[in-house]
Amino acid sequence: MRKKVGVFWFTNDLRVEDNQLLKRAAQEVDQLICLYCMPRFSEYLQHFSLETRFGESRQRFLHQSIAELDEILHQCGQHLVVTDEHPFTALVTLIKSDDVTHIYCDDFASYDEQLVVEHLQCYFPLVEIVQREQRTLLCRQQLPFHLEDLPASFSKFRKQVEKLAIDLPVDAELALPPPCSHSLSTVEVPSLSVSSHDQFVGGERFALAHVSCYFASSFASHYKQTRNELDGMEFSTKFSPWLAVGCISPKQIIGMLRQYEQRNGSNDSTYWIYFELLWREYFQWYAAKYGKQLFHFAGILGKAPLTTFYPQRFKQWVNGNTVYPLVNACMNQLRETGYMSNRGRQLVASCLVHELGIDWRYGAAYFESQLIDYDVGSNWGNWQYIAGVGASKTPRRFDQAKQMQIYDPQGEFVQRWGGNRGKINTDSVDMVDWPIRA
Ligand SMILES: Cc1cc2nc3c(=O)[nH]c(=O)nc-3n(C[C@H](O)[C@H](O)[C@H](O)COP(=O)(O)OP(=O)(O)OC[C@H]3O[C@@H](n4cnc5c(N)ncnc54)[C@H](O)[C@@H]3O)c2cc1C
Repeated sequence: MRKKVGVFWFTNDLRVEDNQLLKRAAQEVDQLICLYCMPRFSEYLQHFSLETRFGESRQRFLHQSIAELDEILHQCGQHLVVTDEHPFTALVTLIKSDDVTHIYCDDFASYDEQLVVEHLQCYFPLVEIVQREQRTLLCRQQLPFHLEDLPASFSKFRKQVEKLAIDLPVDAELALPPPCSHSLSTVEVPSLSVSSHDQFVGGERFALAHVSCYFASSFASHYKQTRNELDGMEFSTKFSPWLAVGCISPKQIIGMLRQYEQRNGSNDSTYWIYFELLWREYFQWYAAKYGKQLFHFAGILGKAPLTTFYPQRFKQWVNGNTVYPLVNACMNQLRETGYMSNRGRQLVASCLVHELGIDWRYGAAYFESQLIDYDVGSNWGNWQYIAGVGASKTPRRFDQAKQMQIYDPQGEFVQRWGGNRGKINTDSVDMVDWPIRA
C-alpha cells in the first residue's frame, strides 16, 4: 500500500495544544512534515506602509513563537521545517518531489492563503487537503447563518452567536508520526532568545503562562472599567499577540475564563472579555467573507472616502511628530514595542483618516508591518470601521483634545512616550504653497 505522507502547514496556529487538525494528521498519515513559511513583505504592503520589512518587535515575537514550537515538536518526535519560499512554491515542491499525499492547514480567513489552497486543489486534485478552523471559537458549521449572510453589524452578529455552546479545547497530541526527508530549501529555525526588555515573549508556553497569570489575579473582575487605559499590563488582557499567531486558541482562553468565573463569580467585566473576543470572532468571519474587499479603498460598502495621500503628513504620523501629543505618544509606543492599546489604535486611526485626511489603507498597512498582534481580519476590519467603509456606515471620529482630558489628564502617558516632541503645524506650506512659519 502507498505510504501516506502528510504536510502540516503551520500558519497562525503555532501550538500543539488545542490543535485538532494536528491530532487528525497524527492519526491519518505514516510520515509528517511540519512546515512553516516565513511571512513575506508583499509589494502591496511595501507600497502602502512605505516600509521595506516588518518591525523588529513583530519579527522578534514571531521568531520566539516559531523557535518554541520547534522545541515542543521535538518532544513529540518531530521538528519544524522553516522556509523562505512562498507557501505555494514550497507545497508544490513537496508534492512533486516528496510524494506528499495529504496537506493539513487552517480554514484560512486570509485571502492570500485561501488562494494558495484553491490553486493546489486545482493542480493536484489527488492530494487530500484537510482544512479546519484553527483560530475561531466556532467552526463554519456552527454559525447560525451561511457565511454570505454574515450580519452587517457586530451587534447583530453578537446577538446571534453569544449564547451558542463553544467546544472544549482538545489536549495536545504528544506522539506525532516521524518526520521524513524532503527537498525543500530551508532556513534556520531562529534561536529562542529572550531578553529582560521583552514585554511580550512569543511561544505557546509563554502564552499559557501569561493567560494563567492573568486569571490568577483579580484583573478580570475589573476589566470593563480598566480596558480603555493607555498603558500597563494589568488594564487589558494583552492576550492579542499570542492569539494572533495562534500560540493559544480563543477556546483555551474561554475555558480559563469560565474556570475563573466559577472560582470568583461572573460579572459585567468577565462578560466583557467574552464580548471583546466576539469582536475578534466577528472580524475573522468578516475577513473570510469579504476576501479581497478587505483591502479596497471603498471597503465593503463600495463608498470611497474623501481622503488621499499626503507623504509629509503620513511621515509625521508614523514618526510620532504630529500636532497631537497623544497620537505621537501612541505611535512612539507602537514603534518601540509593537503594541498599542485599543483606545490608542482608535485615536491614531481616527487622526490619520479624519484629521490628516489620509487614505486609511496607509495606516492599516503600517500597522500590519509593526503590530506584534497583527491579525488580518482584526486589523483591516477595524480600520474600515473607523474610516466608515466597513461594519458601520458612520465613520468613527474622536475629538483628540477631549480624549486627552479623559485618558491622560496629567499628561503622564504623553511624557513617558515622548508625545510632546511633535510639530506646531501639520503642513510646512499653506494651501497656495507659501511656507508656514513655525
Ligand atoms: C485600527 C485598529 C487596528 C487593530 N488591529 C488589530 C490587530 O491587528 N490584531 C488584533 O488582535 N487586534 C487589533 N485591533 C483590536 C484591539 O485594539 C486589540 O485586539 C487589543 O488592543 C489588544 O489588546 P488586548 O489583548 O489587551 O485586548 P483586550 O481589550 O483585553 O481584549 C481581549 C481580546 O479581545 C479581542 N479584541 C478586543 N478588541 C477587539 C477589536 N476591536 N477587534 C478585534 N478583536 C478585539 C482581542 O483578541 C483581545 O486580545 C485593532 C483595533 C483598531 C482600532
